Amino acid sequence: MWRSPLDKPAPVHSLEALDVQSAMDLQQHPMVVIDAEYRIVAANRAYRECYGVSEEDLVGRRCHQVSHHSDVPCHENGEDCPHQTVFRNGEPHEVRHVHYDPVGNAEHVRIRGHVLRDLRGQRFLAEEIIHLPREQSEITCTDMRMVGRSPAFLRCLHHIEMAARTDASILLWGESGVGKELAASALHQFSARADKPLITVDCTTLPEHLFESEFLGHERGAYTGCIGRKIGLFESADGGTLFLDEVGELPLPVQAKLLRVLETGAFRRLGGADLLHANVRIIAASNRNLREMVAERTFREDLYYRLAAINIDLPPLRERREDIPGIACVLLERIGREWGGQWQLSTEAERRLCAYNFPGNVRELRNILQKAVALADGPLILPEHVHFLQSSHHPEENIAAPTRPISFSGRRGRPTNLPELLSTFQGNRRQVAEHLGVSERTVYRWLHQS
Ligand SMILES: Nc1ncnc2c1ncn2[C@@H]1O[C@H](COP(=O)(O)OP(=O)(O)OP(=O)(O)O)[C@@H](O)[C@H]1O
Repeated sequence: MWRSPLDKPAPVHSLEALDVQSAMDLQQHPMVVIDAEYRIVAANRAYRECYGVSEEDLVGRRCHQVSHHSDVPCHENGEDCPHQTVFRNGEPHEVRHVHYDPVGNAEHVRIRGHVLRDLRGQRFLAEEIIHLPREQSEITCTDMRMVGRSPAFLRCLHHIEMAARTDASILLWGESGVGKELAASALHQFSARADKPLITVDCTTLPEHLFESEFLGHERGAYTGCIGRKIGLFESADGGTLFLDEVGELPLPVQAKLLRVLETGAFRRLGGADLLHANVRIIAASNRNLREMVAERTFREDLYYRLAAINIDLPPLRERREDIPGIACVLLERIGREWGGQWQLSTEAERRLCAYNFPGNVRELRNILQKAVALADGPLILPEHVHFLQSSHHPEENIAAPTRPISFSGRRGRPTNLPELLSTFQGNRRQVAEHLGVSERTVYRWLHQS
């Protein structure tokens, strides 16, 4: 295009001349810039409003004092903090934290931390803070909430959220009763497959002779006495998620068969000629250390790597004691709905619970609360209503149990007096499980290990 020599190009403005503060204020999420000493250098309007700090009072304040109401940096409280990552290796980092508003209300937030440099090249941490709506603040599965605010639990929730966004297979590891099944439902619900089925396979009840018919299904007349066609568990999960619970219990021959199906997604129903396909996302769970089992050759290495594209560890309750009151409260609400009533813990009863070690984790807490509710005369649960059933793996942290302690020193946590207990409960595994605060499956597994 022809230009007159008199036409001057428009001047190019440099970014330096821009008012950074007004650019930050355009952001609807709270944003804050922090130096290496945790001092706030700048923050946008949303941040100031959210945490109740005036413009004059902001610069130089410590970030942890403003958002955590804590005098020490979050990582000293055991939290995973972007400050550490950004200043150590300059990598962006995303975490989930609990922040407090000016009056002390807790809210779950997602923080994205990035490196920012000034003109001299000095490094700062720029944080974008996204407040999670209530329904995301505690992962909710139907009416089951995964409750907790401890750093260990928040880390675990963050991993669950991140992993749910992918289609990779996930291995959940954690002690019995720690919430693996709940985590599997959460993973499914947060995934793109949420509107498709979540099928649970209890691997303790999948012996070799049932694998084909149960897992892959069968055609009519596939074997003597077989009446109709049956869709197997794998096919039922097509488009959705297959949860392999207690996967470490699968016998080796079944592991080989399972691997073959998982590798290709292709299978034939028992007695069927057609090769079928199912598109299934796998979540597996185990309370046994599968790596050790691989080393001992009791678990196939190739299957392990097929299952464990992402590993998520669920922390035991004794490593997140600060979660006990919150979980107890939710469990009491649940018991109240089921039994028709309202109960709450007295301060002393809560203190007693918080000092206990919970070898049976959240399931044991639920059983203890059910018994306490049954014993309580009114809506208040007192310390004498709180009865512990197990002696712990860490007796030094345990409060003396009023009932006769059970030794869990046996193989893989198996109580040494299991045969005695079975005879007391006339072989009823469910009652033994309830008594011990473990799942019925766990008792089943112990019996098959003997
Ligand atoms: N964070 C939590 N908040 C509230 N309830 C929880 C939490 N974690 C677990 N629960 C409850 O504790 C009980 C046991 O959880 P779950 O069955 O998921 O444990 P698990 O690890 O799969 O146990 P197992 O290995 O014995 O099968 C369930 O009633 C579950 O709803």
